[in-house]
Amino acid sequence: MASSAVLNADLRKGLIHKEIYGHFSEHLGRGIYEGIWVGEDSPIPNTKGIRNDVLKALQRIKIPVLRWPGGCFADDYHWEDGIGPRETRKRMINKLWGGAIENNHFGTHEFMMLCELLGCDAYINGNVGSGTVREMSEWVEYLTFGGESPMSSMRAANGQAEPWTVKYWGVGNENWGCGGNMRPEYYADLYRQYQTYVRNYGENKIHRIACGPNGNDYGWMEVLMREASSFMDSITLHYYTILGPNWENKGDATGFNTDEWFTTLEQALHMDELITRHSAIMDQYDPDKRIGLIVDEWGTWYNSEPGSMPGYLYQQNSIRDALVAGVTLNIFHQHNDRVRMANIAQMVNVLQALILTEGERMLLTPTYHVFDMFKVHQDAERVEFTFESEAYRHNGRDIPAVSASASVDQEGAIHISLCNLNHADDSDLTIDLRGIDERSEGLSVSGTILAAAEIDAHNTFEHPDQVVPQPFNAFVLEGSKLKVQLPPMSVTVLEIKQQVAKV
Ligand SMILES: O=[N+]([O-])c1ccc(O[C@@H]2O[C@@H](CO)[C@H](O)[C@H]2O)cc1
Repeated sequence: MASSAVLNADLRKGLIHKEIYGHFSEHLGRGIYEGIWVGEDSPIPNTKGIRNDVLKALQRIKIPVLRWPGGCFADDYHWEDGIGPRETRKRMINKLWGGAIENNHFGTHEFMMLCELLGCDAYINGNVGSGTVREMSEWVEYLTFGGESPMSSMRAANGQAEPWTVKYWGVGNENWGCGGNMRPEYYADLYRQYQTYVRNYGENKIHRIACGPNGNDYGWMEVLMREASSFMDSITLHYYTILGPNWENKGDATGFNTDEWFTTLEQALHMDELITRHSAIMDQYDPDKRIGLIVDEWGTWYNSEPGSMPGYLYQQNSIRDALVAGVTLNIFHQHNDRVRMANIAQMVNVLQALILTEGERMLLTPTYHVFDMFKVHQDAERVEFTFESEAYRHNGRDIPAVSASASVDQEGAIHISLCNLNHADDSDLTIDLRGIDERSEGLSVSGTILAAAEIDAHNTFEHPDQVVPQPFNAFVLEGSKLKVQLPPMSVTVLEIKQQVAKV
């Protein structure tokens, strides 16, 4: 069976916030240390301590925003431990993640420098679970106050006279779990209190973010919206794609079977229901959709790689992860009226990473390539794309075979992102192109595809180019009908350019 779709290029559905392409990097395993920060004295080429290969790869995908320092680590972090001369900073144990030595060499100044080098906005997650109101208030002052004060003087003494711009501030992380095991009523009150002291200084206007629910905890969302919605700009949602209810055995990142392939994608598609239902609760308290939903932790979570430290959450990344990324980003696009930001967990060496490193070597994962291919959607306008996908049937269960979304960028180029989830079969799709600029003389279509022959195809340090994007040309344009043949297990982005006649 084939699928047919209609693209209405003149039916605009609002901005796809570029922040949906956001990232998250925690003091966890080799995410920051080794993965990003190697220090100025490292033999690995670096810019002021940040490794150049990783920096260059991240610059290419135009990261809009980066969340730091956690995660669970955020509610264990005391920012003053990470400022001042590095050699005098506290050495401690990262009790949350594998008992690693935390020397605090990557702190506030290093994070803000990383954001500057990446050209992205900073999203700092403050400590509610084990921190104080004063501590959070002083961190904001240290970062953003331009006048004379104890905090701004300390910042200047540490080498930064000018205040930084900090756009996003999280008031605690997972406070229903690692961030204090709180009840929603209690956290809602703490949120109201802490956010009062997250002040705007000068031109710096902070987007205040409340800790939202875990997965399908609709009760948490209800209470937070009821008790605190007028004090927040956004609220978070965390949802990881795992193989089943069992966190003890989450399946492996490679070497899995077709059942695991199917179940993983089925679980990834669940994001759509979560956003729909949480957004419906938000609508009751915020019908104008002033408050954003920020999915600031999402991605696959498998068993750690054999031989790696279990608490470091290091996992390989295959074409299956590329499909999870493509499907999830398409879902975020479809909900662009509510989803204001999303941050994949995590950027380097942790969970569904875009980049893996080993000593001086680096590789780009299939997930990285999806972010590279999809970056054309950043700050583009979503356009209506309606279709009914054929079913992908496996062991008596059904999911849609194809996931899709479309947008038009500021130059008028249309981009359609298409995922074929089926591990075995092609999917034929006919797209009826409507609403294209009437002055167009013709259309030019081009495409890029990420595909593989094996369900767990992945890149290794020895073979880093096993799964890389290729030009795609399995399509024909017949009048206004674009016929596309999507290979199994593939992520494709089509670009349609309209050649407007010169007057
Ligand atoms: O259900 N679990 O076992 C579980 C365990 C930890 C957990 O923490 C979240 O995931 C961690 C890794 O990204 C972040 O630090 C934290 O916010 C989220 C879920």
